[in-house]
Amino acid sequence: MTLAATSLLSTTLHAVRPVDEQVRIAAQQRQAQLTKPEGSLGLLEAIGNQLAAIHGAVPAPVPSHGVLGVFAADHGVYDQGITPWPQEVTVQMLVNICYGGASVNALAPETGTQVWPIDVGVAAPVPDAPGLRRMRVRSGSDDFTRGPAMSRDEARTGLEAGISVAQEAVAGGADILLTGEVGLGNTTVAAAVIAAMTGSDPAATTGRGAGADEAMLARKVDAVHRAIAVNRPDPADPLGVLSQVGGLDIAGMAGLMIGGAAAGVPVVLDGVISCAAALIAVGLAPEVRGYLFAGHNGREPGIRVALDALGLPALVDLGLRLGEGSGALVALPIVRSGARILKDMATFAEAGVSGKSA
Ligand SMILES: Cc1cc2ncn([C@H]3O[C@H](COP(=O)(O)O)[C@@H](O)[C@H]3O)c2cc1C
Ligand SMILES: O=C(O)c1cccnc1
Repeated sequence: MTLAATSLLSTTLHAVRPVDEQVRIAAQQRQAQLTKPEGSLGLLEAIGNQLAAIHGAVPAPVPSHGVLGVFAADHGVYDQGITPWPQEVTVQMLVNICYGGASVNALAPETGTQVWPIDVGVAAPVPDAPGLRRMRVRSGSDDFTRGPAMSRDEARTGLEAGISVAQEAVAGGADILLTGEVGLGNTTVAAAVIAAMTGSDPAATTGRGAGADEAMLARKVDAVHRAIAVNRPDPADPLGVLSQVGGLDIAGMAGLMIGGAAAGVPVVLDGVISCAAALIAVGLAPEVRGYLFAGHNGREPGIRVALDALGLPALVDLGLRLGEGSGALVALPIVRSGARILKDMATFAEAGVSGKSA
């Protein structure tokens, strides 16, 4: 990989420390002393142990200041007829989020999470709106069925936009970050990134997104095949994959993950577009994986393919197929529950509860 030695991306990638495996073992040992049969709280125990390994101490504090970064971008592959919605919905939904009318605005108060809407690569002008962050790298990407979606430099700048958002959030007190996006056509882009990074068949990574019918699904799969045939992405070069068959929403989310990990802060993933971004982030710095929680498994088949490759269990499965960060937001209380178990339960000795007799 050729990155300027002093770029924000390269310094942040180098700053990511592996989570502390000794602390994870100490957390496991504490779980065994708490007043429950060992392992009886399943994934909640693993979550608490993971948070402790991230934090570097047992127990970890309960994450209570969340920031959801919603990265908005448009995609040149839109022209291939791969979504039933007009492209202007990207701007309209971004503005809707700014004014508080989207799914994420309805869900965020449940955990007191802040929603940060970010234009990282929308095609059309975006009117002024409350809370909008303007970080546009370029106005939409190129059609990746004809050549690369963007240059490597633009992909790096998109990653750095996400890193900056993570840094600003953490400096403002965020102790957990969540990923989200809007961008019409981005389930096709995610399918291409997941196919490129995992070597999977595009038919296994491509889904119906925001409502494709059978014929449109076939066009999506065909577009992903052509993207890979034309660009020949190399999974050993994640920045190359991102620039060839990715998008700026994915770049921003991958940057948020890298920036969060470098700051020692956990990151909760949303749906298929977040999962594609996670493959890029972990491809660039494998240690990032230890900071990630897979919020949910939803309807898009690429989620399962990506999470299997990452080795991350999904926390919930509610049959969601929306994105924006909706799945990350509904998973956050579960992450917090895992932290509370390790922090707040009494041990057998403290509570005077007898241990196992056989
Ligand atoms: C009204 C509306 C709100 C959305 N919020 C998120 N998405 C989701 O659907 C889009 C991706 O699906 P596809 O690849 O099929 O275009 C993205 O904007 C994603 O965030 C929405 C889509 C629509 C139509
Ligand atoms: O899984 C997702 O995140 C998703 C599904 C459909 C449309 N947009 C996003």
